[in-house]
Amino acid sequence: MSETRTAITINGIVKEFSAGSQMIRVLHGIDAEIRSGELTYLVGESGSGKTTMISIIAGILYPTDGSVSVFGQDIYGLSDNDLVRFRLSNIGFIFQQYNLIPTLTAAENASVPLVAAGMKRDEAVEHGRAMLEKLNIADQADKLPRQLSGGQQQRVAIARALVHEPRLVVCDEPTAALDAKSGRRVMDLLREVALAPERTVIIVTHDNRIFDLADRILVMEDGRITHDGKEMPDH
Ligand SMILES: Nc1ncnc2c1ncn2[C@@H]1O[C@H](COP(=O)(O)OP(=O)(O)OP(=O)(O)O)[C@@H](O)[C@H]1O
Repeated sequence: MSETRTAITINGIVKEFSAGSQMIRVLHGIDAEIRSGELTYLVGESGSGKTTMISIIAGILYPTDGSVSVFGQDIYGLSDNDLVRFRLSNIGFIFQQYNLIPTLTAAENASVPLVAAGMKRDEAVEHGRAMLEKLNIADQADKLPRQLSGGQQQRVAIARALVHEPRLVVCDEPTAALDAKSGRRVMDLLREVALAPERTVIIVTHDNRIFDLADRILVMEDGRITHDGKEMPDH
């Protein structure tokens, strides 16, 4: 086990959404610390608040109350522009939907974060290609998303999330569309990234085929964390 240290501190996070004239409270004052160098899972039933929680951790959804510190930076204390810059250089996302750009090839899609950060296009695409190779789909590099299967598109999305070597990688159901073998391969790669001492990986998943790979499992129920341990709770 590599060295771990606190990477993210979550304090009193409350999230409410408006539904007509009512406010619905989806997160009820969550406190947690997430460490780098280990793979943290966030699991729980549909509607328990997992996607809302990781969106707040990743700086893409403002909380109603509370604070999130990522690598010592109070992210919701930043101006909008600074928060975008912080996300671009520190955070990689893997969403349930792949959100690939339909007119770009797989290698070009994988290189988007590097181009956004100012790297020359050709160089960025070469890095994108190398990441696709690690995910075993180098042979698909010049295809458009619509020419790829769902599982292949997911691997392109994963390559895009990892290509700029972000310190925080946030994944929402990364293996849902993959067969068992591809799912393992993706998880092995994420685990390799997570176990670098300075990296942090948080995965939202229902996939019990991969529970054994977690270093830490946080269980959410109705907008609260109800379990925090190495294993899933006994039923
Ligand atoms: N933009 C929104 N407006 C209103 N309610 C929302 C919004 N986003 C989420 N919710 C509600 O918040 C609750 C938690 O949703 P969330 O997507 O975080 O759950 P989840 O645990 O990720 O579920 P799943 O596993 O199905 O993705 C749900 O009741 C959902 O309907």
